[in-house]
Amino acid sequence: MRIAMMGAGAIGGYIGARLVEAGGDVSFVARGAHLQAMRQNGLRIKSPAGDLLLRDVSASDAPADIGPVDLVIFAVKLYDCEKAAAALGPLIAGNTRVVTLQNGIDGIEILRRHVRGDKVIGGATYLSGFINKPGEVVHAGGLTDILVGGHRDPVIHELHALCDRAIGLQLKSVAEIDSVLWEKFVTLAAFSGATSLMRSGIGPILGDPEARIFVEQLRDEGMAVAAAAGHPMAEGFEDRVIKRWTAFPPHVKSSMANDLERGKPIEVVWLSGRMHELGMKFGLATPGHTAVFRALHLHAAGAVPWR
Ligand SMILES: NC(=O)C1=CN([C@@H]2O[C@H](COP(=O)(O)OP(=O)(O)OC[C@H]3O[C@@H](n4cnc5c(N)ncnc54)[C@H](OP(=O)(O)O)[C@@H]3O)[C@@H](O)[C@H]2O)C=CC1
Ligand SMILES: CC(C)(CO)C(=O)C(=O)O
Repeated sequence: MRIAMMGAGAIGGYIGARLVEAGGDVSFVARGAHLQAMRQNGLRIKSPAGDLLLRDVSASDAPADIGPVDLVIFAVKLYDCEKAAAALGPLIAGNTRVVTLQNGIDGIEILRRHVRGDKVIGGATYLSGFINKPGEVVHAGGLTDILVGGHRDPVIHELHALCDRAIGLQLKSVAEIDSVLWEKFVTLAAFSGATSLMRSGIGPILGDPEARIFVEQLRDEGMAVAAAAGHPMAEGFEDRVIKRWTAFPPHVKSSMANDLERGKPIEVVWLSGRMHELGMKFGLATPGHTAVFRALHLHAAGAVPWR
């Protein structure tokens, strides 16, 4: 099976590297300094599950250099989604599947504007990481779950077999992905809103009585929005979220907080911003998410200088 990772960052770089390590035929679509470093020195992974250096990486910024594949794993930030989706053409053949592991609830719809609908499969991952410097991806540790739709799809079946041979990739395919995506959306919007606004890992937030009230408020607002949208959280969700958050090492913060720290654009419009927008639509007050959205909106396109 030929696989292309669209985006070789925290998620695409990490998962792709683990798949190569397991014997997979993986090419990376990357760009800029990260691509240059990958070509010169390889792709380096730092991970509590074991470091890895892939010296000879198949990587290009032109999907046509890679050509048609069986599977595209789509892992670019939501602000890059439309452009990256529009560039997928050369990777797509008759039976190609495109699995998006993006956060939020918008990725599938954006992809379907560019790729035939039945080829697009939703997914979510609780892996955590960031690009530390060009050519180097850090996996922060904690959860390793990757949940994807396409339960009976032969391409997903093959991906499953490859992940089973790989280190630290717990892939599970489900018949119904929407509830998985909404659960991740509610979980992550609270985690990203709190860790970004408070500039802290999740451990200290849960340990501080006032900070904890705020992250739980974000979670509860998300639950109300999801229920109004027709995607109520399943029984036991509140406890499951706390378990997930405490499964990360305490210093771990969201990908949005990592981007904020590095002065990069952030996904706030699709996370707390989307909660705020849906709250308005359904007549639900979301004071926590609205505050996160409005406060961080200033930095949505990248850092604003202090002076
Ligand atoms: N990081 C995490 O812990 C998690 C992230 N996610 C989600 O996964 C998605 C991907 O996030 P993440 O892996 O962190 O993102 P990263 O920013 O780490 O990596 C994305 C990479 O894709 C590159 N890229 C964007 N557009 C293109 C393009 N058209 N051609 C080639 N390369 C391109 C970016 O380049 P450049 O560097 O130049 O911008 C970047 O190197 C997001 O939706 C995120 O919310 C989900 C779970 C956890
Ligand atoms: C929190 C995490 C790592 C998984 O829940 C995530 O999705 C993110 O940081 O974007």
